[in-house]
Amino acid sequence: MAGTLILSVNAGSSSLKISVFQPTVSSDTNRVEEPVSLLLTASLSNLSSPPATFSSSANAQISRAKNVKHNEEADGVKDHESGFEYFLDHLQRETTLEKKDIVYVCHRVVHGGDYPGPVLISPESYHHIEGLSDLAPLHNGAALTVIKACMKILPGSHSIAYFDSSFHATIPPHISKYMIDTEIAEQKGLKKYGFHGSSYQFILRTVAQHLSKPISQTNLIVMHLGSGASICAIKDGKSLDTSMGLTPVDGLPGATRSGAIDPSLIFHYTSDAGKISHSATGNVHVTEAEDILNKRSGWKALTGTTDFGQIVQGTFNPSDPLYLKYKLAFDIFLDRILNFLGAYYLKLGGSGHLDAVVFSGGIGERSKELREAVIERCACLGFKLDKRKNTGVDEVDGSVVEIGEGDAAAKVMVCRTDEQLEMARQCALDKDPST
Ligand SMILES: Nc1ncnc2c1ncn2[C@@H]1O[C@H](COP(=O)(O)OP(=O)(O)O)[C@@H](O)[C@H]1O
Ligand SMILES: CC(=O)OP(=O)(O)O
Ligand SMILES: [Mg+2]
Repeated sequence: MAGTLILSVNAGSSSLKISVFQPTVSSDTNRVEEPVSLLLTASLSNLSSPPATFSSSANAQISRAKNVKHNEEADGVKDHESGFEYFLDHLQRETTLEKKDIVYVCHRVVHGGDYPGPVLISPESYHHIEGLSDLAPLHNGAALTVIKACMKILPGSHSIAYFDSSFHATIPPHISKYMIDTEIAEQKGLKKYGFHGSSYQFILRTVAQHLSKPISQTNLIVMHLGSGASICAIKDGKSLDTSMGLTPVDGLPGATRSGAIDPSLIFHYTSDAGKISHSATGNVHVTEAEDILNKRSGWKALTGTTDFGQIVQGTFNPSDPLYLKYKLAFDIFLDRILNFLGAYYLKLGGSGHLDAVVFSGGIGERSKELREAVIERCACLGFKLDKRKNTGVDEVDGSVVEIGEGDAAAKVMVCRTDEQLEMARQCALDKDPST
């Protein structure tokens, strides 16, 4: 695959992250180095609360100007599709890379139903993903707009979908099934799918390597905390349980998502719950209930902002006029995280059966305050934070930073997740990704 470029596109609920990689040359059998090397990485943030911002960082060899880093307001970007076009313009203007050299485009698609692994985009797989859009209303539709744009703007490339849900195919039936009518559940595919799978795959591989353990013997509790937040219990290198369910709205609250609620709450919230929502766009036909729980809830509904960084600042500043609201949002998020940490600690067998508790995602990687609050409450399980290490995470390079104290049985870590790299690695390792 030498001489070709791999583009990895991660359409998150609030962001679009895109990286360009070059496959490294190696005889497949004795590969020692990474299968891909990074040329450029870019991110469009705040897509759910414009103005969007664009940042990028490129290798000096491919930059046209001396300036390899960019950080700017992204004029005219209002959604994932326009964000993708903005990125391609940037690529053409600022780098020596050529669109015609992009051979593979890896797309993060959140809901893949029962697809156990990646699929090449074809009319059939495109329609399958489209059919699942209502089950991931903030994600699948957005990813499809980027896939469509790729087919138009990069007609010589192969688009491949990597599903968040695939990683969780190992969850056993007594955990993935709901206690509802079996026939209806089977017919409609009503079960726990789980998401953030490429992120968990990256973290599992990277942490196992850091611990010098085989993946198949690695046991972790991983928190992916971003605009969408979930937790995963990994036993012997496989997903055992995760907090998201049939859709990404279950489990922890998110920027605009309620997280788990009493299912009947929605019927008391609005009597129009079952009607098709007017705010749904494109091919996604969500009901008023789904719209409320996915787009009009979460910490935005409590505080007015989708930025958890702002909430953290306000929580520790009693003179902030919104102090009480920020603190409530912070405390609810902490409480729901503890619900899952406690449960997963038990499910994995407790002390001696767990290698590490890992923080990741935009919030988990950046908020020392949230990490401290979580680990403080886990003292009864033997976890202890090294406050100096926790505060200094940003100054340490690399994917994994240990922040625990002493020789507690399980380590505490931050892992800088990279869903784009995970997809590109798999693409480069695949003998023929175009089939
Ligand atoms: N310093 C910070 N402290 C706490 N949260 C932060 C900080 N910086 C960014 N965030 C949060 O991280 C979120 C983005 O996380 P990310 O995982 O990239 O999101 P996405 O779900 O779109 O993939 C932002 O919405 C913001 O709430
Ligand atoms: C599944 C999910 O919620 O993804 P994200 O956090 O990227 O929005
Ligand atoms: Mg994300």
